[in-house]
Amino acid sequence: MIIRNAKVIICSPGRNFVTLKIETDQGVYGIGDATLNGREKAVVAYLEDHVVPLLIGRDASRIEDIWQALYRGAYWRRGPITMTAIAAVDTALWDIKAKAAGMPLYQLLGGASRNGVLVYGHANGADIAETVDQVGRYKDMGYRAIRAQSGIPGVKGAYGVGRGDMYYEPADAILPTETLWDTSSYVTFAPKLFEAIRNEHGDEIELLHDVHHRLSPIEAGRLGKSLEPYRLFWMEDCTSAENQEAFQLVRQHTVTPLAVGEIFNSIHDCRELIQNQLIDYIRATVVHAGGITHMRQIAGLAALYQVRTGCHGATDLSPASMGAALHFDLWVPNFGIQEYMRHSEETDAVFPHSYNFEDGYLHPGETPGIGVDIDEKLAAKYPYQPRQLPIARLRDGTMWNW
Ligand SMILES: O=C(O)C(=O)C[C@H](O)[C@H](O)CO
Ligand SMILES: [Mg+2]
Repeated sequence: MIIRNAKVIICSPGRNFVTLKIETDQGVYGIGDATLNGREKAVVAYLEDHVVPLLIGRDASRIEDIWQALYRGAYWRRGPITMTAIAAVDTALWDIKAKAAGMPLYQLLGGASRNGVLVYGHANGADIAETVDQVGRYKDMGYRAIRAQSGIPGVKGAYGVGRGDMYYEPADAILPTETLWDTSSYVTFAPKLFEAIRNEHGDEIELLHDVHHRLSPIEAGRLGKSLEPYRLFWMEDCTSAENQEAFQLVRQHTVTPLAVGEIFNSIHDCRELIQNQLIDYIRATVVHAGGITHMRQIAGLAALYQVRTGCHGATDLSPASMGAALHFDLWVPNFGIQEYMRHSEETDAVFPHSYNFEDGYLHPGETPGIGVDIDEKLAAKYPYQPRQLPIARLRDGTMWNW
């Protein structure tokens, strides 16, 4: 099966998505997500100028060889742009292989290890009362695991609090929106939020929380300790992870489980975290970490150290990403949980898909391939909108981690 054409489709049905479509001489095609929120056009250029010309004429069935050629052949290894581009090719090729075999992708990977994929949704509110209500709403929808984020008194634009009903879209302006960050206000507020949620909703529901890289290691240790009574499923990105050793300090001070990795793009970003058992969940995902091929390596390493997967799944990852992740999740032996932020109706219409939510679990469906398609005519009606992620500053104006 020879690759005859590969094209990059950019659309914005409510938000921007970049999709790679690879077509073969036998009429079978595959798609892969290539969206890198706020930096979309860099991946588009990488794909169109440097990757697509290398694909034409290659045997689409040689997924591993093509992965190695794109990784080693560039000489310049790793990084979000390169690895997102490789991921899009890899996902599209797995889609093709599974379609050609007449199987849903999870069957090709080794078959289902579970009946469904446990997912967590996002409950967020302007204050504690509203966030407690939103957790109730997600429970009513059938979710068994819920991430809770709340506005903090006196802190404008706290992370994770949306304006919409079901989802938040942080990339909201052509130039970055400025938000404020105040660590002292946050670390005293967060335990009160989780105390209120447990008081209202009891012990059974799984609760998650995202710190979004904002604390120092010792502050993160203290926060983890103060959240212990509320038994979080995980505390995510409690400190920035460029220095993997930093997590030793967090680990020494808390037994709150730790999740890291949505911005990782390679096994080398998490090797020490995993080998030293400094985290409990690895959040790398198909679209930003080199596709199914590389995610299998990451998960294999993690399995040796009892680290489980918890793939990123915000709305800036397209349904093509979600579909591929769900096949991976259904198969991967050391699965933990999958993030699931619902897409808008416009996005769902552009990307028809077979995955479905029931009783707190997602299933990728039985459609051959990744089970997600793109309606190109409809996509063309939603042109690209330049958008950037916000930035955060401390009260004195110092630039901080958003
Ligand atoms: O979903 C999460 O946990 C996030 O932290 C979402 C990120 O802010 C988002 O994907 C950035 O593009
Ligand atoms: Mg996160």
